[in-house]
Amino acid sequence: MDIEAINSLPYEDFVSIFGNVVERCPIIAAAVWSGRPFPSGAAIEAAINAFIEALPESGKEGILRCHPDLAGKDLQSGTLTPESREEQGAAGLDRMGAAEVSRMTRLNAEYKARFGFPFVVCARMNDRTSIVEQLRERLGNTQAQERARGVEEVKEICRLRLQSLVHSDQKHKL
Ligand SMILES: NC(=O)N[C@H]1NC(=O)NC1=O
Repeated sequence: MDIEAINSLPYEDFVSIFGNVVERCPIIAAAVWSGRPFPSGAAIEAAINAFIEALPESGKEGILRCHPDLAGKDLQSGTLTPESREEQGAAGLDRMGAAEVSRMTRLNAEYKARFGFPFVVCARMNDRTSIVEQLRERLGNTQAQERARGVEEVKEICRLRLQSLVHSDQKHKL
């Protein structure tokens, strides 16, 4: 979809198309619609990032809490959003053996117990080995560091999701 077509969308359609660029947070698409017309896809991304940054810390944690675990229950039961399903599949998380799944489940649970929100990483920029490594490493951080890091990962996930929705005639996709 090109930027002109996007700018002419009524908010219902905008939310239905962009409502999951931040996982299970359609309120973000509903909010940034007010900022139309967008000069480019990059401007949509900037508006989303500004919205996220303006949230109180509890709001940022709330966004993290809307994310499904990597290789978690939703993947096993087929209840992931299509975007998350594709990302987790791209990182090979749907092809793990039982031992690997249970190690991941244990680390995810440990992370959640320590920080109060789930471990979030951009799966498309990783594979299952690097995800487990980062999970281990990041468990050693403080809560504030992890809140900030998780939000940066959400922005990266969002950037890639937007890229597959916004096309333009210009050289740069976004
Ligand atoms: N927990 C977590 O990081 N989940 C997300 N990461 C990603 O790339 N897609 C997701 O759903």
